[in-house]
Amino acid sequence: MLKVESITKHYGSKAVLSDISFELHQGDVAGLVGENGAGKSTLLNILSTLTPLEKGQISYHGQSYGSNRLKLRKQIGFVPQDIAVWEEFSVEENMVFFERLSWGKKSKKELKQLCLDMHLEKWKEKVQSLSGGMKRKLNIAISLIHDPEIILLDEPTVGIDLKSRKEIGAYLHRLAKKQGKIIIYTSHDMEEIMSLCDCIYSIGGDPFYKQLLEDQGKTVYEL
Ligand SMILES: Nc1ncnc2c1ncn2[C@@H]1O[C@H](COP(=O)(O)OP(=O)(O)OP(=O)(O)O)[C@@H](O)[C@H]1O
Repeated sequence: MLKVESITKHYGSKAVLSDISFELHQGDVAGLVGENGAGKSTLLNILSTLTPLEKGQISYHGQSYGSNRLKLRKQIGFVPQDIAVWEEFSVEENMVFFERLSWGKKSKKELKQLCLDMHLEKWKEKVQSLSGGMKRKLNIAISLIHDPEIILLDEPTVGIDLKSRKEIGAYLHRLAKKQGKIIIYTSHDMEEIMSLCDCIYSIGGDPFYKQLLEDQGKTVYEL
């Protein structure tokens, strides 16, 4: 279980997150929605351990982020909003490079399969010649190399075509349900959020998203 208790984050004197608490269990796919600047990326950055905790507690299976930060980091896969891949390298070289840096070990065949699971077939092509959507697929594949138990995705499918988006969504959903991963997903695409997520959290206090999703019969929890 991932337990978040009363976390708060300020940038200067401005509170971006105020007293946020929620719990997620193995197999949960959670959607995080809110307007631009609501604090979605800030929350994911904290959950990824990249941004230190200012106040409050986060624990995974009872182990606190405070004292187990490096150990827990190995259980986390993070797809940041900005694409972070080597443009000069091919898809294959990127996958091999990140596999060497990662904690999990995968054969080239498994790495290639991971790309195919993301519907990225251009194994030998240089990243600089790929489209934006293809780079995003590579970004997602890289985040999954070490078989993380918690997968955090910050608007991962921007620019990805609808068919691939649906298939990647279905793949992530299967990962959660069959392997007990915890997935937290941000998107401005409410159809994607509704079809992929079991539970939806609205952040930032603006009632727009909550109302919109509740009108579609979804339950939305406010953070
Ligand atoms: N490093 C930083 N220094 C100062 N302010 C920051 C920093 N990072 C984010 N902020 C501010 O914190 C607030 C929340 O930003 P964040 O990126 O978490 O929002 P978001 O919900 O992910 O937005 P978007 O939907 O546009 O991606 C914004 O007002 C932003 O300007």
